[in-house]
Amino acid sequence: MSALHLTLASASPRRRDLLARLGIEPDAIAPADIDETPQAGERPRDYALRMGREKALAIEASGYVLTGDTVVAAGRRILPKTETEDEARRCLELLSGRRHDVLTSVVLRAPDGMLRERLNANIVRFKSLSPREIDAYIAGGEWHGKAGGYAIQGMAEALIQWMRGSHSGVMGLPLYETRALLKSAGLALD
Ligand SMILES: Cc1cn([C@H]2C[C@H](O)[C@@H](COP(=O)(O)OP(=O)(O)OP(=O)(O)O)O2)c(=O)[nH]c1=O
Repeated sequence: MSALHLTLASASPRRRDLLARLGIEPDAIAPADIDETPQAGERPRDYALRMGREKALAIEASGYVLTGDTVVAAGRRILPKTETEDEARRCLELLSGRRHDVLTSVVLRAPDGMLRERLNANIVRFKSLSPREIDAYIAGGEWHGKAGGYAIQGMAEALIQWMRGSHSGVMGLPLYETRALLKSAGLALD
C-alpha cells in the first residue's frame, strides 16, 4: 500500500487504529477542516455521505485519500457532537430505552480525483437509562466531542442492550465496507 501513497483524512485516533486492523498504515494523516453544519431537512445518511465526501475533497494530497464520517440519528434528527454536559445529557435522555441509527460513511478519493463511497448503517438500542446512570456516564466525560454524546468503545457499551451492524462502524471506520471499498479501487489487501 505504501507505494500507492495513502492519506487518512481524519483526526480520529480510532480511525487510524481501525485501519491498522486491516494491516494498513497510512503514509500521511491530514485532518480535514470542514463546516459540519447539517443542511435544513438533510437526511442523516445523506449528511454522513456528504461529510465524508467533503472531508475527502478538503485536503491537498497526491495519491489516495481515505476518510469517513459518523452520524448518530434518532429518526430524521441528527444528534450533535456534544460539547457540554447539558447537551450530552439531552442526547442520552433522548436515546434512553429506544433504538437509534449510527451511520458511518467511508470515502476513498483516487489519485485522479474519482470518489468511491460506502455507507455503513447500524441500529443501536440503549437500555432505559436511570437518572443515576446518566449522571455517572456524564461524570465519566467520555461523551465529550462524541456524536450522540456517547462512545461505544468505552463505558457506554455496558448500557447498550443490543446493536445490529458492526462495532467498527459505530466506532468510526467499518472494517467490512472499508476493505470492500479499497478492493473495489484495486488496492491489494492481503
Ligand atoms: C457513536 C460514537 C461516536 N463516536 C465519536 C467519534 C467522533 O468524535 C464522532 C464522530 O465524528 P466524525 O466527524 O465522524 O469524526 P472525528 O471528528 O473524530 O474525526 P475526523 O472528522 O477528523 O475524521 O463520534 C465514537 O467515538 N464512538 C461511538 O460509539
